[in-house]
Parts: sequence; structure tokens; C-alpha cells
Amino acid sequence: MFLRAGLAALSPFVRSLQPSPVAAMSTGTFVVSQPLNYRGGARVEPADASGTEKAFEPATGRVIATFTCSGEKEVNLAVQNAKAAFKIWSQKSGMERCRILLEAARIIREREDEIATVECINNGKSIFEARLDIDTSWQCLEYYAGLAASMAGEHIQLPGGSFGYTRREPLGVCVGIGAWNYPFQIASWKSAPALACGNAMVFKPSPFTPVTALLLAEIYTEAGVPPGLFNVVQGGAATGQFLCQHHDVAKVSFTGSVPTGMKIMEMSAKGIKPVTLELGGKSPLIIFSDCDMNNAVKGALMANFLTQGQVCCNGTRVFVQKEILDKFTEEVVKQTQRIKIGDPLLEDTRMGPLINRPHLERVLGFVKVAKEQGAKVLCGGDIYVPEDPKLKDGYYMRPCVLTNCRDDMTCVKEEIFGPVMSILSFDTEAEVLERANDTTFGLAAGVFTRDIQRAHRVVAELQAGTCFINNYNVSPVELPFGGYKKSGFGRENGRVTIEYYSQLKTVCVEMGDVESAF
Ligand SMILES: NC(=O)C1=CN([C@@H]2O[C@H](COP(=O)(O)OP(=O)(O)OC[C@H]3O[C@@H](n4cnc5c(N)ncnc54)[C@H](O)[C@@H]3O)[C@@H](O)[C@H]2O)C=CC1
Ligand SMILES: C[N+](C)(C)CCCC(=O)O
Repeated sequence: MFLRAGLAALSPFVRSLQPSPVAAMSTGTFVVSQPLNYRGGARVEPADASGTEKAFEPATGRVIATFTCSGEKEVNLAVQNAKAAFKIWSQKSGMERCRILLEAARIIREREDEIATVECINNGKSIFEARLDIDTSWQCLEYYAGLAASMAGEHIQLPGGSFGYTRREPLGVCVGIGAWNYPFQIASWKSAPALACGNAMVFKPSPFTPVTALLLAEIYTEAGVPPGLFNVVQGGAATGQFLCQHHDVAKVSFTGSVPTGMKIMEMSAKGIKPVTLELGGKSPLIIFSDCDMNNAVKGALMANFLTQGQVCCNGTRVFVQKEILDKFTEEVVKQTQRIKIGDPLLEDTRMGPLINRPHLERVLGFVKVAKEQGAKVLCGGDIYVPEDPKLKDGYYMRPCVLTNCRDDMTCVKEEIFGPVMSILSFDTEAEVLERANDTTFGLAAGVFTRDIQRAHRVVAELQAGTCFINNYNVSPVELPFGGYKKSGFGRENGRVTIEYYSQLKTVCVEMGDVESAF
């Protein structure tokens, strides 16, 4: 039933090369035929341009959209629309905002198959995974809908009957800038808390994945947000800069690389704008010899191969205690070789193509350097050409497991952002903790052990914003997510994120006469 609803809703959006709506959903047929900017509650062509970009279907290498990057004028129009909508939205009660966000969550859930399909086509992740991403998206809206109604300040009694109170107020127009690995999820994780707090948003997706943010924009409108509350502008660095430098923008929330994060922070500093930075990582996953081996192996795969390894919080440095190194490695390799690579829209595919050709080359380059530096490739690390001829120009590679790794190797130090796991061995807890923390990143970390004391002792010492015990890369929206060190600051998800999208006003009330000092 969901699928039918999804297809019907998709039809005006997609120009299929074939008549059947089902065929419209197969790899190699999707074309974007509508504008990719969203402003004032509708899709629009941008008012001006700063260049054009092409978006691809990574599974086939086909262009699915050629679009105009928004220039300063379009960015300004989007911000002005958001400002107007903010006036209306910020006056609503928490309960009113709650109802609209719940309705948006309901629509996402209803259209899950359609959204996941478009995400899969534009990003390359498997349809199986794309659906999970859409789940964590509507769950995020539901979660913040629930918090919207209970947001409140404090009342503080002062001497002589005087008192003070605090009001939790929105910031204004917030900017969201996203990466390409979780396009719909990132747009949802940023907009849900922003809107719940009473803000408006202008969102810029990555130019590699411009498509699904528009579906979110349309859903918010359908759910009843004022026109202009959630807008989408398209483009790369230039468009992003116009957004960050805009004087009517109150906050920037960014997901992407460390170098871009630095630039965003610099630009925001000039306007004293608060920023949330969700940046890269090189996270450790520590496997102790007393672990449940089956779970540890599954955990290592979850930590490395979701979304073709293009995940910021991946546990790519897998430290394995010496006693179980051989057995663990053997099992990991066996299971990695079983991962079904291919057409991401097929139900049994578990690994699709990487995002684009240059990125694929970059990841393969890391494997080459790893070999030169003495690592041993136990499986994968090479190009994969699926049998289906329509996939021959896609960006596929086989997931790779490396051993004989040392801490000073490039593959162990730098974020690869591809399906490459580095296995390292260790002897003692103290030693592995020191090595795990010896990085400028601090996004996530994981530990597998049956020893409950050790598990908590180890995570207490790990310098990472998100730690997993006996699992990896699960993302319940109730839990805050974010980094330590160069992996950024601020949080997404969880109750605390309310504080990153609101400000506190203190009101001091005098009930007596003014005792003047003059
Ligand atoms: N911590 C987290 O939650 C996540 C972090 N990442 C990190 O993102 C990186 C991969 O994503 P990419 O899209 O390649 O990162 P990127 O930093 O190149 O781009 C991210 C976004 O910033 C925009 N941008 C680029 N230059 C800009 C500028 N000067 N001003 C304003 N905006 C600008 C891009 O157009 C894009 O929308 C990896 O390093 C990964 O670790 C990715 C996903 C999640
Ligand atoms: C959903 N999860 C936990 C696998 C990844 C979320 C962070 C990212 O966007 O890379």
C-alpha cells in the first residue's frame, strides 16, 4: 500500500522513460524534471545563478539532474521568505507546532518507499539501508514534536516578592548545510529540532545529492507549516558562503568535512553566529578477547560497511586483542566477501556504488598506499563490475579488509570514507586506550566485551562524543549524537539539541520600588 501511494505521489516529480510507474522506480530510468529550489512553499527556479551542477545516479553513472546553483539574490530571497514565516511560526504554541510536525512525520512514514527509492537512486546506498534512514528521519520529527509542547522556562523567586522567569525562545532563521551520505536524514535531523523550537530554516544539500530535501520541503508544506518555513537552495561552496555570511541568518548547522567546517566557523565568527559542526572521524572499535565473537564480527561490519563505508562515525580502526586476532579476522573476511554488491534498488543488495568516480578513485588510492606501506589486503579493495550491463559505468568497489596495519599508516590515520576496514592487534587495555585516543578526531568509538566493568571503564576513557558498547552505528534519535576534538561540537538528536536551536531570555520582575544607587 505504501508503495502504491509512493508511486502515485512520485509521478509528477519524475519523468520516466517508460510508461509503467513501477519501471519509473528501476535503476537507469529516473530523471528529475522539476525545479530543485524550494521557497515560499513551492518549487521555484532560482532567481539568479552561480554556476550549474550535475547530479548523478551512482549505480549507472547517468546524469539525473542538471541544475543551477543559487546565487546571492536567490539565497537572499530564501532567507527573506524564512524570516517572514518565522514571524508566524514562532508565535505558535508548542502544541500547535507539535501537531504539524507529527503530521509531517506521518506523511514521511506513509511515503517511506518513495523517499527511500529516490534516496537510493541519487546516493547509491541500498534500498534496504535507505529505508532505515527514512525511519530515523520520521522518528526524529516525532521525537521533537513531542518535546515542542513541553519546552518551557523557569520561575525563580526573588526577595520581597520579586521574581524572575526565563523564556526559551527560538533563534530565528537557521541554516542547514548537508553532506551527501545521508541526504534526507541530515535534512530531517537539522530541521526537526530547529522547527520544534520555533525557528525557520534554509537548507542547502550537497550538490551531489540535491533531490530528496525537496521531498521533505513538500511534506512540511503539506503538513501545514507556514509557506517559507523550510526552504531549499542548491549549490556548492559559493552558495554555502552566501548563506553563512547572510546578516539575517542566526545560526548555522553543518555536516561535512573538517576543512569546510573550519571555514564555516570562521564565517560564522564574523557574525557571532552559533554553529553546530558535525565533522569527520577515524573512530576506534575495540574488540576484547572475552567478547561474543558473533556479535563482534557483525559489529565490525556495521561499523565499516554501511552506505559503502561513507559514514562519518565509522569504526574504521578495528583493534582486536591478540588472542582472538586470527579467528576474528578470518570470520570478518568471510562475512565481508558475502556482502552482495550491485543494483542498490534490488531487495537483496547490501552494498551499492560509491558516490562518484573521483571519490571511488580516492578510496582505491588509499588501498594502494596502504599496500605500499605494508598492509595486507585480505579481500576487496578493487573495482567491481556488476554483470548487469546497465551498471557497467557505476562506481562500485569490493569492500576491503586490511591487516598488518600499524598506527602510523595513512589508512589508519586518515578518514577514507569508503568500505575499507583496518585491523590492528593489541595486548592490554591500557595500551589500546592510548592508541585509540591518539587521533585528532573524536566522533565515535566502540567496545565489544562481556566484562561489564571493563566496558564502562573503557568508554569513560575514550575521547569520543558517541560510544557504543556491544553494538555499532545504531542511531536511536533519543540519544545525542556529535563529536569531540576536531570532529566538531554541538549535538544532533536527543533532548540537549533543543539548547542548540534556542536561546534563553531572562525576565527580572520588580514587585517593590526601585532602590536607586543615585
Ligand atoms: N559528523 C557527521 O555527522 C558527518 C560528517 N560527515 C563528513 O563529511 C565529509 C563528506 O562530506 P562532503 O559533502 O564531501 O563534505 P564537504 O565538507 O565537502 O561538504 C559538505 C557541505 O558543505 C558545503 N560546502 C563546501 N564548501 C563550503 C563553504 N566554503 N562554505 C559553505 N558550505 C560549503 C558543500 O556544498 C556540502 O553541502 C566527510 O569528511 C565526513 O566525515 C559526513 C556525514 C556526517
Ligand atoms: C546513521 N548513522 C549513525 C549510521 C550515521 C549518522 C551520521 C552520518 O551522517 O554519517
